Amino acid sequence: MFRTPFLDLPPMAGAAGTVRLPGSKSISNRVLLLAGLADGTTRVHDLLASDDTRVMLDALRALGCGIAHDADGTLAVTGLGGQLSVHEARLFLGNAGTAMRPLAAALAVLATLQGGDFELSGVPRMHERPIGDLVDALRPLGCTIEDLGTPGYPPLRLRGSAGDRLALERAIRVRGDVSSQFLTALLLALPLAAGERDLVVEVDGELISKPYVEITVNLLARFGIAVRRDGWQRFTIPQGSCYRSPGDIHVEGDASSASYFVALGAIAACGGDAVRIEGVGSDSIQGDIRFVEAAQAMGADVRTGPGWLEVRRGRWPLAGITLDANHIPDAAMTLAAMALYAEGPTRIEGIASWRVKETDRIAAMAAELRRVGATVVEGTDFIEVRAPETWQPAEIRTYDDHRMAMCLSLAAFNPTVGAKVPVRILEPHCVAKTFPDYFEALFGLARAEPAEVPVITIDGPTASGKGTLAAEVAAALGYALLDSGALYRATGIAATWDGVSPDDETALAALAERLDLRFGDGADAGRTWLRGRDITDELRLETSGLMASRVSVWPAVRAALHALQQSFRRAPGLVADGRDMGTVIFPDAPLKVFLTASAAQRAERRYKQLISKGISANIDDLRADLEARDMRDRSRSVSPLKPAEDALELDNSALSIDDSVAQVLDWWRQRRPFGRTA
Ligand SMILES: Nc1ncnc2c1ncn2[C@@H]1O[C@H](COP(=O)(O)OP(=O)(O)OP(=O)(O)O)[C@@H](O)[C@H]1O
Ligand SMILES: Nc1ccn([C@@H]2O[C@H](COP(=O)(O)O)[C@@H](O)[C@H]2O)c(=O)n1
Repeated sequence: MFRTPFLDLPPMAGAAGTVRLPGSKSISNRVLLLAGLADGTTRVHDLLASDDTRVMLDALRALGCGIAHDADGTLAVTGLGGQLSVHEARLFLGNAGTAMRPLAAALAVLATLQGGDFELSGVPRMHERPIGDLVDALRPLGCTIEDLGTPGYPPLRLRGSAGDRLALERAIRVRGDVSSQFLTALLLALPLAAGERDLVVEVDGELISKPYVEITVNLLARFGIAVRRDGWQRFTIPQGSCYRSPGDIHVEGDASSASYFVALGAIAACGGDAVRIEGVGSDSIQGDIRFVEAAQAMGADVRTGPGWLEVRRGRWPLAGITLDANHIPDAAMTLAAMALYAEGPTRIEGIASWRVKETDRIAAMAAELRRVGATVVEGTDFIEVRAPETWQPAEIRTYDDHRMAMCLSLAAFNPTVGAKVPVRILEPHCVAKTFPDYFEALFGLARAEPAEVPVITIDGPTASGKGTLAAEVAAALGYALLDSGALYRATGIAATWDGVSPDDETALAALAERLDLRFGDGADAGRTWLRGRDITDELRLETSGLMASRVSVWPAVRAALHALQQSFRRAPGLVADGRDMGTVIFPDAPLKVFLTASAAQRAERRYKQLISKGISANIDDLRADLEARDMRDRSRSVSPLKPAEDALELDNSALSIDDSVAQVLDWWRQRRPFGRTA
């Protein structure tokens, strides 16, 4: 996941390949609650790992449920069997409506029947998201629910004494026209109280987001509760209902998350390419799968089967549509982003619920689409979007709303309509709510012209701090890192292993050509393997540096490593350090830094670096070695060490690492078209 304060998406022209979706948030949190209330252990496969499921898991753990992660990634939840074992808890539920609403209902019922005292709270935005309709349905049953803040909104306190009774003789009434989650919460919780009679829930007003209620009814059936449904106004939980664990349960991929990749295929998979989406398909129980119909109406060419979708560009440009999106409120946001590529206006109606989601999504979407140049009209329950006439490089606010970030990322595909502007997504980590690796997945499919992918080059003499600076700058921007010296060092190590002379240019070039080198990522970040052998420590030895300096003088070796170095240029961007990054490998880099420091400083830094690793060293020898290495690097015939003509020189002899990083990031900011926010 990108944890940077902002993420710059380069203009991207195409997309192709396969994405495996994370589990559905709606299914994951319903399954977790049902497993937590059921008797026995439920093994949950393909559960979504995200902020919203994390808070639900934390809550279940605090309530005494057993939670165990199996080695194969499966989660085993041992439920309470409908009996509270913990009677007091304070539960923090972040911004997860799918945790707050059903837990409020379940704990209100349990506290009343079995005694308890529970406080439910969340982030400030959660405290602005209504829950009054659910509270109003529960209070007449005898549940004691205190508003701890603004009446009708979390935080809430739920209390009861063991033996209190619930008034269940009459139908339980709940409003259905603000959020379907209130009905879902009641349906999930009320089987706890259905021992002696059928329980009837009646919906006041027109129920919105019906497909989400369908998921609820479907999953209740998997846990042994056969809810009878009369239309969408009346639901009956049969007498004697009790949650029975299905043993194993699989969470299908998130259909709302699929919408970004359906849109991506429709916008950018052309010329025989396709975007294949795995984890959700024609057999989905999620309502948002019907987003596919809306995307098709706009022009997407979609094929589907059980557990998969395949999307290509069909009609182009896309066609604007008018749609009542009440049935797909979350995925409908993606239509607003598709509208950037449509002929004529796209009007999405029936979306009043957007106003009470993670943020006011109508206002947020209108504001951010306007930033890229779209014309937007908004009303209380609709939004109308027209594609930009002129695209603007935009800095997109995300309002701590994962869907804002994912939808607006699609604006970076503007080269498909002849523009070429980057898009900056602020606070990109908000995608952690449902799709922590969304941007990695997007970059895995997206294609950008190499020239559009920004590169920052950092060249300079030995031990000037290039590697340190490059790594910090890359981390701050979320860019990839190329330590080009490592390629020459690895070539030198391979030569030593194979007994190849550092003077045998042809044999060295052949080694460099088929260098079997792997750089670790994730938990293995910072480790390097050559021919499957871990050379992380060997790579940093001074002997490896000297060997690299000898093999790197050969033109054939440099030529053999040229394409490999260029292949590191991938979205969202690259920071490359070495000797000829700015002069030879990335001559079009938009920012080139030439980093220097006095020889005395460099020798002292290298000395301290080696000593801190427990390697003994002599400072005078080190200085002599690095000066010899610099001399060889500066005087070789090909790609000598020298500043590019357009490089900015930075002498960091008297600067701290942080100062150097700040200077480079400041230069970078000045070259970006976004202003100075980040
Ligand atoms: N501005 C700085 N101030 C103080 N120490 C620094 C500074 N920059 C880097 N260093 C330290 O100097 C040492 C050498 O830095 P680094 O390994 O990044 O240099 P390099 O130029 O990449 O070397 P090489 O050319 O051998 O790969 C490290 O221990 C690093 O922490
Ligand atoms: N672009 C580059 C990078 C490195 N070299 C040579 O490799 C030696 C080791 O490099 P480090 O940055 O890892 O110290 C270096 O002394 C150069 O001779 C190169 O030629 N071009």
